[in-house]
Amino acid sequence: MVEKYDTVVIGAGPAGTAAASSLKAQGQKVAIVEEDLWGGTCPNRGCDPKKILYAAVEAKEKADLLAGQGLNTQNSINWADLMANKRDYTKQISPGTHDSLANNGIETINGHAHFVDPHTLKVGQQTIEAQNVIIATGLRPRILDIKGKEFLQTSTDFLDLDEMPESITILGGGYVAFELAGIASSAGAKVTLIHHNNRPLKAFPENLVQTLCDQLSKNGVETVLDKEITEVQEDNASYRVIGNDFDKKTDKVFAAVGRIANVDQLGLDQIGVDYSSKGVKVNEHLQSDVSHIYAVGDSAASPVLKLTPVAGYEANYVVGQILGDHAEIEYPYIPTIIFSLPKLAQVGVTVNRAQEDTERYEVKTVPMEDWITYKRQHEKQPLVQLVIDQKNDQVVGAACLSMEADEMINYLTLLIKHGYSAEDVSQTPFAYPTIASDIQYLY
Ligand SMILES: Cc1cc2nc3c(=O)[nH]c(=O)nc-3n(C[C@H](O)[C@H](O)[C@H](O)COP(=O)(O)OP(=O)(O)OC[C@H]3O[C@@H](n4cnc5c(N)ncnc54)[C@H](O)[C@@H]3O)c2cc1C
Ligand SMILES: NC(=O)c1ccc[n+]([C@@H]2O[C@H](COP(=O)([O-])OP(=O)(O)OC[C@H]3O[C@@H](n4cnc5c(N)ncnc54)[C@H](O)[C@@H]3O)[C@@H](O)[C@H]2O)c1
Repeated sequence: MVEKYDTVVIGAGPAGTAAASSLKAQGQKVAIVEEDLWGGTCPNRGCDPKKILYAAVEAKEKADLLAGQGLNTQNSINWADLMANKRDYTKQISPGTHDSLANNGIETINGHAHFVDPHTLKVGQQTIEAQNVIIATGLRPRILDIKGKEFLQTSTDFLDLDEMPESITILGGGYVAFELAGIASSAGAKVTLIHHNNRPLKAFPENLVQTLCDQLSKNGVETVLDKEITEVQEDNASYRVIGNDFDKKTDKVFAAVGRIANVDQLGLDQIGVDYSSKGVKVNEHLQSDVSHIYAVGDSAASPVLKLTPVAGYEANYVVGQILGDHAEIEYPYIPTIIFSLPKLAQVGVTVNRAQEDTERYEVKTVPMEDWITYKRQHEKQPLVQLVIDQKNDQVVGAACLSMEADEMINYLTLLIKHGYSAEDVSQTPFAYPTIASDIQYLY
């Protein structure tokens, strides 16, 4: 028998679960299909497990800065314990997510979904029909097409390593590369990060990225720029990473060279839905070429960062569309953080953009080393860059590099979103001395 639904959601990550839950709460008959772990990338093999490992790393690094300043420190990361702690957390995610969806009356289907026609999907032997379909199938790591690619591991492998090797090599220079480099180096590995051109983290301000690389080098991370790797060879129990004028022995090699959309196995060609490795092509309503088929989160080729809060935002937007709203999607300013050592964050109009339009924007660089927050933590080279719109003297963007950049960027996001002026900020008392009260020094 073919079961009929108002909406079928493909993929149970942050985007898919948010959409399914909201539609169900609005009275729709909803099914959600998941082929792997319920909850998707973020809680199983992304943000959350990464942040559990990072919690120990952050505590160690902050304690190390206070060595000889009143804190006796003999800290080191116990990787086995830390991994057990992470696995304790992640093991309950998939069953917990599944049960919570099912308990809310959403039909949960295990397996790989693909279209047989625009309203019909197959999952194994099961056929289901839907008035609307939401594609929320996420991304998977891109594997470099080089000789020896079978020896490359991914962020998923890293976040589940039984042991931290003595040395690791990371190919790439984006979010994943810099986050893994921070964690591995703090856990005692000698890290080599190899980027194919001279501009890793190219969406972030160049001087902050350079300072981040300098800080990481103190932790044993060597950043190699402008080096194309062409081969990985097995060498006893380890590997050789080989490129032009480059040959390095290492215990493990991770590829962190971007992610590609899980949309190539959905049967989209047969139903006339265009897609690329960036995801399903969508319009300003997040509709694909077939109007009742939407794409949200990482698997939508929408012009925004691929992050968990964006997945939730797009899911809620599409719920509104299915229930009868017609407005085009408008994205708010989206803060983003690289949890490296230290953290690098930005929001709003970027410094890169401001430097292309110096008539309109001014970039103000503020070293924070002498502020009480960083004095008490003995943190070196904390920096903020503010982007100021010279038309109205408003702060419209910011980038921060420090161990407190995560908190600071969220405060700045609120102030920028609501257009706070220097006067507004100076007249708002914040508890002192905190990261929030530091904002008053910035405005
Ligand atoms: C290492 C790492 C760290 C990250 N850290 C952060 C962070 O700190 N902060 C942040 O905001 N973002 C972070 N992200 C990004 C974040 O994880 C994603 O933006 C988020 O998970 C996207 O949610 P989604 O629902 O669109 O996709 P996903 O979470 O990827 O979920 C998609 C789901 O669809 C399933 N699926 C795919 N194809 C099919 C099919 N045909 N049939 C059935 N099911 C299918 C998949 O198995 C998966 O479960 C990180 C990502 C990685 C890899
Ligand atoms: N903290 C967070 O929010 C967080 C953390 C991890 C991942 N993510 C999400 O996951 C996405 C994927 O992360 P990612 O780091 O894999 O991709 P990315 O797109 O951020 O970075 C990939 C990097 O690899 C480089 N690269 C490409 N080919 C290469 C090669 N042959 N050799 C060396 N370097 C090469 C690119 O120039 C780029 O700098 C992110 O864009 C982000 O959306 C977010």
